[in-house]
Amino acid sequence: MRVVMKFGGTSVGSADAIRQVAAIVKESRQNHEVVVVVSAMNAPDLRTTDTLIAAAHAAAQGEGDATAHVAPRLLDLHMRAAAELAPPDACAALETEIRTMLDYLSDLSRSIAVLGELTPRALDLFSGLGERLNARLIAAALRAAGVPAEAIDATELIITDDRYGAASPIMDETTARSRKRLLPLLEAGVVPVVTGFIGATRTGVPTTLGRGGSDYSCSILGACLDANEVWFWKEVDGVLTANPKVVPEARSLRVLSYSEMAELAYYGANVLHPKTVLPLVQRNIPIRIRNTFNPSHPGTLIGEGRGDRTARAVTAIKEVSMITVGGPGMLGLAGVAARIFIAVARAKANILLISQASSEQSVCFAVPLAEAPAAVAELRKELENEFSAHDVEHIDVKDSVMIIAVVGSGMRGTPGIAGQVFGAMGEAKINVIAIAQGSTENNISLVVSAADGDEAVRAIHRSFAL
Ligand SMILES: Nc1ncnc2c1ncn2[C@@H]1O[C@H](COP(=O)(O)OP(=O)(O)O)[C@@H](O)[C@H]1O
Ligand SMILES: N[C@@H](CC(=O)OP(=O)(O)O)C(=O)O
Repeated sequence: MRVVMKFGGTSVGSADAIRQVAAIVKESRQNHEVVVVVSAMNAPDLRTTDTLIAAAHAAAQGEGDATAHVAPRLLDLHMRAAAELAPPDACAALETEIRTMLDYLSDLSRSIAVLGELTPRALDLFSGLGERLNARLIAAALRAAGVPAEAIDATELIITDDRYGAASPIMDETTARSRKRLLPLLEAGVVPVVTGFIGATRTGVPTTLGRGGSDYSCSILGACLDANEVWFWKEVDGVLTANPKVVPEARSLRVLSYSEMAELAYYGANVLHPKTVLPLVQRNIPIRIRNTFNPSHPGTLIGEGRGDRTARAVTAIKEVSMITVGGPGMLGLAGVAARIFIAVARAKANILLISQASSEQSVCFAVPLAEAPAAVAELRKELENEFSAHDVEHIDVKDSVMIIAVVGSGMRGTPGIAGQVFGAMGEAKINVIAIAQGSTENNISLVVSAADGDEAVRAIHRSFAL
């Protein structure tokens, strides 16, 4: 069986963790063809991607060489791990490669400081470096563990559009490139260790797929290589009924349907990047989510099918703003909803949830907190005439709210779910600001104040005995 497997930043955050990764790959390889996708190292005291992004912004603020403090720490992080995992000659070769890449970053940092401007294109060069460093380290660790392995930058494989920071793959070209480059390696018994998170445009300019995008890289490659299964190795025992950091008693779900996973990911269960499911569902490739640090646990299997319980899991999106547009003249004002949403789209704000009162006197919707100011500015411009005519009287913004979603495909057609959610909120004395049900009826989502968010998740988890 061919398996494309991804190890996230925490799963490769230290020499011990990487030793564990090498053991998993070595064992998997006995029965399967394996392609490995890796994220940047996420050590407890050094989160590589965050650090690189902060350095890029510091450069734009005019700090001559913003990598001066960062580069030695990154070199040290990777070389300390390497020293524990690989022989001295391999470490020396790795150090030369890492130094070259960090020198390039330092040159780039100086150029950004001179220009005083950080373009999304330059930011992608910075933010994607951690994966490049780490793929080389992991490949060296695998070789030292007796597994033939080769580090490969996904800029060679994943061809994307030029939406820097949130690029999308061009699947036919990516398929051709990745098959041409990776299949001969698999045939030769070599494990390709591919950088997650990054790709490149047709003309070879590096891009990134969005924060947390290594999951997506893995599913893109899984689809392109016709993998039999795609595995995601995490620090948790699969997908749990809630974020264990909020609900410590959350339990692991043995199976989930693609649509349940897609909804959970969309509604903030950051166990998987929201775009991950799509390339795989189209080809019906099963997904497993497993624990790097507890590999004997079966984890979660995601595939076709319908859940048999009503609600499966509860999740939350933080840092959300709720925008309400209202006024007496909105009743029957033709096309106003369309104009509202087109204005929000112009502001490039992503609408997470919509709720409209049946009286049509107001429309409210939720967008990410950071995107709210631009959305409101566009709305004010769009509705200028309606404001003058007093058809629209207010655009209210409520910051510091959270969206809570209850997800489960068995909820479809099951009466009383919304009542149970409201009951749980009432019992916990939590005020519900808005409620919406997805058209798939796979979820019910509600908006509560951020201060109540974690308690709302716990109350729903208790109420549905998840
Ligand atoms: N419903 C959920 N099930 C499992 N993990 C969840 C859920 N919601 C949020 N999480 C969080 O997602 C994280 C996923 O694991 P992690 O190893 O950090 O992923 P990666 O490093 O690949 O991004 C966990 O730390 C966990 O706290
Ligand atoms: N390193 C990138 C990509 C990624 O997916 O990382 P992780 O697998 O650790 O979430 C980020 O932090 O966004």
